[in-house]
Amino acid sequence: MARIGVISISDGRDYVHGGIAGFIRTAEDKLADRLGAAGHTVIRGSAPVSTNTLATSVAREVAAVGVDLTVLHYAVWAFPHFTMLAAGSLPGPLLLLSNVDPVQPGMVGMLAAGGALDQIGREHIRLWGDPDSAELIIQIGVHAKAAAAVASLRGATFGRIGGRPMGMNTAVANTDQWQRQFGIDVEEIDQWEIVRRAELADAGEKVKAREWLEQHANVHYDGEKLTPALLERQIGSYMAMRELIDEWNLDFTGIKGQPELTQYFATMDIAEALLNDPYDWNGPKESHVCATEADMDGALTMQLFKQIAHTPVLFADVRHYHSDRDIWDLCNSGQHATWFAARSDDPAENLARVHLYPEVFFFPAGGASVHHLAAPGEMTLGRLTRKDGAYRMQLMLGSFESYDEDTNQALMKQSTFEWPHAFARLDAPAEMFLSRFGANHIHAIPGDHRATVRTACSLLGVTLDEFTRA
Ligand SMILES: C[C@H](O)[C@@H](O)[C@@H](O)C(=O)CO
Repeated sequence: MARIGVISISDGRDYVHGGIAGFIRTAEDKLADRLGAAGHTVIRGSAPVSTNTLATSVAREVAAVGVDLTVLHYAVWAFPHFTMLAAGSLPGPLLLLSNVDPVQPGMVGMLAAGGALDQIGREHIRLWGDPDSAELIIQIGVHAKAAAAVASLRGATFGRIGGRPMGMNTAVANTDQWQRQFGIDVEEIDQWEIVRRAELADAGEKVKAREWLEQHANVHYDGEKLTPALLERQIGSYMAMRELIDEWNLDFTGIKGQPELTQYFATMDIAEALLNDPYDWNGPKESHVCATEADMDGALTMQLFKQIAHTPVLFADVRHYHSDRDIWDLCNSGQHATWFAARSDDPAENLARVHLYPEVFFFPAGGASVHHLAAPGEMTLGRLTRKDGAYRMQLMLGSFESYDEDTNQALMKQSTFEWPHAFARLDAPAEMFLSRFGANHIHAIPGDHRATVRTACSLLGVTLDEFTRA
């Protein structure tokens, strides 16, 4: 949940303010209470703003505590220049909220303040209604969560391990554009660091991890492309990534993988799956977004989605369209977090559905591919893509499906069985999707988060390109 500042704006005539201060206080108490009950941390202004000096000082106090979103609250007619002064000391996003109450002209106060902000080009959003309305509190929460997600990107570092894979232009973004639009720095690290560190990684930990995988997942050794030694090399790659993340303070990462590592070392499938998972053999941990093929826009989408949903994020190729069923096979070498198999907090429950198969012919270096089928449920799917240099969020609702065992197996066998799969029904006709979607990779989080994603995009200056059958 988010940190929300609440500052009530009042009338500048002292005799009027004196007469309505109690009314403002009661309305603000109710708002703060309902936001707190919804799980947000509420930082209230130390006083209602009834003078120009209070406008600045109260706003500075709230900003100094650190909030994701500030609600400027209009329960009464409020002098608009107080809003302008307060806004000048509030660097973050603003939400203007008025009551709709015939007794006191709060709505008029909001319209006058909003108009003044419009005149100077200060972005803000406006909501109105009674804090007893659950819908209103949800809407404020959507804006606050989006603001928190956007704020978390600013100042973050993306670790790019290796460069453009296999000529994939959609995996490469402009670092100046990232810095300007999202406030993200890109640290370039050579893949050699994975090789070097994987070999040096603690041998005892590698054995412990291998035995954990052997105990909880289904490991299909073949003595050639998948051996205990190769699995340990993949585990060592995960340990190398963890070291790099710690040493370089990386918030999210991408690994090129193909072709160098997949031909001459091992695939990064285990590393990428475990990084994205909320656990490893040592217990629970934070899920770390790591995109295969060093896909920068993929990783950026995933990082934004993670900060909105607070779950692992799916990364997948849009691999096949089963036109007879109108479902898509979202499938990618090893990348899917094993969490998606059952979406359980208990790793054993997810891993019981995971099969580690010897890598397929694309990847001569071998290692395990991380096969499973994503559990069913409603999903938000999308990706930040660029059209003529400008970012757009291609966004849609969908659901993952699964069928009886024979059908699942038969469908997965039509593409690359050994890789992880998700059968997705998209709220988009196939013709629309194939003619418009701007990449080979797509990303997904459980639930319908489109409202928050839309708001985050508006804060980021990213246009929306929504797909729907409606
Ligand atoms: C077959 C290739 O090696 C795969 O990596 C390819 O299917 C992709 O994942 C492209 O995103």
